[in-house]
Amino acid sequence: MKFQEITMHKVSMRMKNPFTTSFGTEQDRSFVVIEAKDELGNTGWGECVTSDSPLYIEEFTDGSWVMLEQFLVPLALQHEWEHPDELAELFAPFKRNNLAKAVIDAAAWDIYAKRQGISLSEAIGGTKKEIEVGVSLGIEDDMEQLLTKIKEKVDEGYKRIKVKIKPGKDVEVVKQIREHYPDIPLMVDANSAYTLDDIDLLKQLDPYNLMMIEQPLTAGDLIDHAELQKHLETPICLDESIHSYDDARKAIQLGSGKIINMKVGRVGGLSIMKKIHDLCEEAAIPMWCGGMLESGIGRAHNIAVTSLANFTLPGDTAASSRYWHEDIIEPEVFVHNGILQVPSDPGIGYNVSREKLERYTVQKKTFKR
Ligand SMILES: O=C(O)CCC(=O)C1=CC=C[C@@H](O)[C@@H]1C(=O)O
Ligand SMILES: [Mg+2]
Repeated sequence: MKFQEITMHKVSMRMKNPFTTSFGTEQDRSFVVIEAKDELGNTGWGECVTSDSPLYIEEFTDGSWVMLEQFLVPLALQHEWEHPDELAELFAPFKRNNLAKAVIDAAAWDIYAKRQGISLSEAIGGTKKEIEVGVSLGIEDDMEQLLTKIKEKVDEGYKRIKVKIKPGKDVEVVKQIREHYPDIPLMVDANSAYTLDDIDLLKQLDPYNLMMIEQPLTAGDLIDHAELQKHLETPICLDESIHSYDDARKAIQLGSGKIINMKVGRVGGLSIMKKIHDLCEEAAIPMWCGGMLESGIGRAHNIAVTSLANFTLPGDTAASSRYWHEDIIEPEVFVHNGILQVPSDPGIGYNVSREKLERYTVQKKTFKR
């Protein structure tokens, strides 16, 4: 198998609403879409899940464009491969840049599945035909506004509600949500906004029966997370801390958390995701698939990922309409009562709308073998 041609599209889309976390607010999203063709004319798609600024992670859209343009795409075009796992090995000498590596891996897996006439879910070993979906809500200035959004999402049937927290917008916010919704599956995500000095504060979340607290401390800090977990009843879920199989292995060994939020981009692709999945399954660490405010292309990959057996908790893969006035795939991703059907068509199982992709593309470059 080989890539015959790879086109990089820099796509720029505006979300319906701004999304605020402890590290900032985002509404306009630019990201790189990879369109790869094999020697038989099959097309594989991937979405590089960067943001415009390196706030969640060190990678950012223009940086990843350069990484792809100068290193990863030319290298991928030089090689032949039997299985997409080989791309992770090919890219391994380059340090980090996982989001950029993962987008080529994503397109390779899509092609690999299409060549066999099977869905991406089946190709990566997924077994579920439908998946449960949760929704992630940003920080709001106004509590009433947050409660209104929660009501809307609960009424739509989403299977869990995640709210972002930061210092000053934490215990009181959770308390008020619980006053209105004592029983909904609820979790919080701090995006690294706290330190071990906040143990007493974070302990105040324990009475509220949260499913988990996501990434309370700094990304690299597995040791401090392990210390914090000893003091908390609420399970810690790791997001920004997990960039590799070894990170997951060490986190499990140290007891840095009890749950892992898998973002395929963050770990460098589906091949590495699968290894971490199997490790977590063996260690009885439940997982769920995190979102990166993706367009439908990245969302389609996340749906396939969530179909793996150890993704036992609802993920962030909400409907296209939660983010976009119009998505770039057809059909868009629909969620009914918090449930999403895993597509059975070959590859990612959604069509990329050429017309819409062109409309949102601001830069484009094609490489041939
Ligand atoms: O709905 C989604 O796609 C998930 C949104 C979300 O929570 C996140 C998106 C991007 C970066 C982070 O803020 C983040 C997260 O930490 O999980
Ligand atoms: Mg997170």
